[in-house]
Amino acid sequence: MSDMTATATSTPLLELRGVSKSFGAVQALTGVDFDVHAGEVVGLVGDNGAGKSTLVKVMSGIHLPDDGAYVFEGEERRIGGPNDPAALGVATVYQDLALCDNLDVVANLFIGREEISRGPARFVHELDEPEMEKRAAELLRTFSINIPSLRAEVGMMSGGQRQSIAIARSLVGDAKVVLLDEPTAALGVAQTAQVLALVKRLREQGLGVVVISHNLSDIFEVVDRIFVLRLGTKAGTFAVGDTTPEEVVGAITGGRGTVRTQAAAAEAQASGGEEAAR
Ligand SMILES: Nc1ncnc2c1ncn2[C@@H]1O[C@H](COP(=O)(O)OP(=O)(O)OP(=O)(O)O)[C@@H](O)[C@H]1O
Repeated sequence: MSDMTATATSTPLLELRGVSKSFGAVQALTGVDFDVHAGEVVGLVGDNGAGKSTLVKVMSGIHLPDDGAYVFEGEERRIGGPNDPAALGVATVYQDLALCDNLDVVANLFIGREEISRGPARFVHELDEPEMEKRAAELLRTFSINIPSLRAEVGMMSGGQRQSIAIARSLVGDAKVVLLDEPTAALGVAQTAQVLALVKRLREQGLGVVVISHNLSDIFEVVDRIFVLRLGTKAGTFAVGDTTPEEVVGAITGGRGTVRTQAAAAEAQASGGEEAAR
């Protein structure tokens, strides 16, 4: 791990301290400490119901924790809803993408934050299409996102291109931290590679990235550090260079052997040892 020293010594971009959250009788998170640094990709893994989505929703301000602190760039912040993390530069890309299929790439990138230019009459405001198109092109160039045409409808595009556009949209507002919920779910091999390459470019640009994934091979390919949640508590954090899929699966299951990840299954198949993945 090349940047673990920097990670260990620098102030995290985003830090949660002692976060707890319950839904009625369900204790989804209990005293969770989490952090992500600039230029770092953290993989958030855990069994179904472990609390991953809840933790990400605390980071994005959708869920307000019952207890704990939200610290951004070393300062504790008051979070009252999703606008507060967004204003700090914490952007979320959800699994369902929420793109508008009948709109083109530029329109999708700027939805809800259209550039306005003053028209000739004092009170006439127009969408500044040339400016949006220019910024869209710059953004896609910066992150090497290949889209056939900025004016093509996104409904016509591949899953990988759509996911890339959804990620690019989160970057329009000067994001510092990007939260990705299962960015490669439902993608084929080539499209997954395209999205993982984009995640690496986010890191190169100095963003902090949090990726939820059930796919350990994707996680091992792209992240610097793996954060394991089990039953709403932190079960461990592992530098990818210093751990193995077996160790991570062990942390996910707590040795109970109930999780069978794709990576572990593939590895077990390759070695002929079915039990290794259990
Ligand atoms: N809005 C909610 N209302 C009630 N219970 C909830 C709510 N959101 C999550 N939970 C519960 O909190 C626990 C953690 O759920 P969460 O969705 O965070 O897990 P997860 O690790 O993301 O799971 P998965 O991998 O299945 O998506 C679960 O027991 C879940 O049923």
